[in-house]
Amino acid sequence: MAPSLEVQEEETALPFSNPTHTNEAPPHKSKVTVVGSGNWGSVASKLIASNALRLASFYDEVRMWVYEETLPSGEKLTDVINRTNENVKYLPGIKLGKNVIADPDLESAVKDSNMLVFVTPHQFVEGICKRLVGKIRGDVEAISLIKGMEVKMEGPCMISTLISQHLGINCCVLMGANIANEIAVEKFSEATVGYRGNREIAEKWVQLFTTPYFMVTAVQDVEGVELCGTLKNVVAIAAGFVDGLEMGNNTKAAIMRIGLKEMKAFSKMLFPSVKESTFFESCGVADLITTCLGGRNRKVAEAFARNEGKRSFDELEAEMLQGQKLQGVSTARELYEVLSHRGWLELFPVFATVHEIAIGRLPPSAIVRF
Ligand SMILES: NC(=O)c1ccc[n+]([C@@H]2O[C@H](COP(=O)([O-])OP(=O)(O)OC[C@H]3O[C@@H](n4cnc5c(N)ncnc54)[C@H](O)[C@@H]3O)[C@@H](O)[C@H]2O)c1
Ligand SMILES: O=P(O)(O)OC[C@H](O)CO
Repeated sequence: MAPSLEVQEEETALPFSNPTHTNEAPPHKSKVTVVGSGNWGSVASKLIASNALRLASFYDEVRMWVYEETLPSGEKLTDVINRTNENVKYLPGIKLGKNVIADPDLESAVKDSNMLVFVTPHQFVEGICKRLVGKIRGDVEAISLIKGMEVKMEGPCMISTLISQHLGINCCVLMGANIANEIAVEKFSEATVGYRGNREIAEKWVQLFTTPYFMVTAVQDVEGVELCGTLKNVVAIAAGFVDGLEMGNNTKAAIMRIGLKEMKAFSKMLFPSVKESTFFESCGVADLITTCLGGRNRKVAEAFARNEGKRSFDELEAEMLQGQKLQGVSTARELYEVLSHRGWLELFPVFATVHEIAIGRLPPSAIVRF
């Protein structure tokens, strides 16, 4: 029998039309606020700020909400960002664009905006949403760049759903092979917007983010895109263990392959609507590769394995990332909760083992005990 190719549910996503070629006056301008100002939040603000200046359909000014902190110099981070145009703590050495205005007051930062970009570590989103209830415009559209999920009594809840439910707004997602420090220095990369039905909204998000060095496409599969971004962080922890134990490239490739299969199986078991083709977009296999080669989750997991689990992830995170946050360890815990609750633990050996190693129940070498 001749070999057959797997049938795809839809064609590969295509970029929308190039926004630089539109000269028509827009019906009204959109105002953007970035909720978050960490490593990726700052780079996202830079991307958006360059397009807000260039495109007539957006106000020039981009607000960036900053979780305020005092620097060792005694100055407030927000004041330093507004004076130097640099996030000296989370993205030193990079100018954000003069039209980025840092604001430590969440309510004032979102007040006039109708496009909200959520980009904080996932553990803080629910608290932020609670503070935003009744404080945003009625016509707001949102997008989440956050890779993670929450586990509720009812089951797992994706971050875009959490935002939609708390604030009663539509929420797209943007995920991809996007190590922030590389995009900050304008090295080429791709990203995927996941949207739910309204293609016009997706097009607007694609316009807002696309630059010559950041190519964004859109697919109608919010859950697939978001689960790819969320689950790859757990596989990256496994890849870090392999690196820390110096197991070599073949072992790491095996962990990535099995991890990708678990990502796909889990996504489809949770949301049967998730599309096969999504795993071949930037948010899927490309993000898995870049994270397992150069991400923070991989790096800290490598150190954890080198120390034979004697130093905790919390301790290593604080020492190695200086305020930046890992998502993979808490996602592994959340995932483990879902897997145990549903009786799926044995179906997902990489996911389950990552959590058991992270909490010290198993040694790092258990990552290859199948
Ligand atoms: N950094 C990357 O390369 C990258 C790339 C793509 C996606 N992401 C995702 O983007 C999301 C945000 O990551 P990041 O890199 O911008 O952040 P980060 O890891 O740099 O996290 C630090 C941020 O958290 C803030 N913070 C600390 N305590 C807080 C609190 N109690 N409440 C609210 N905020 C608090 C800090 O002020 C800082 O802005 C994550 O889900 C991450 O997975 C990151
Ligand atoms: O540095 P990590 O491990 O949080 O990964 C960063 C991005 O998600 C890569 O796309």
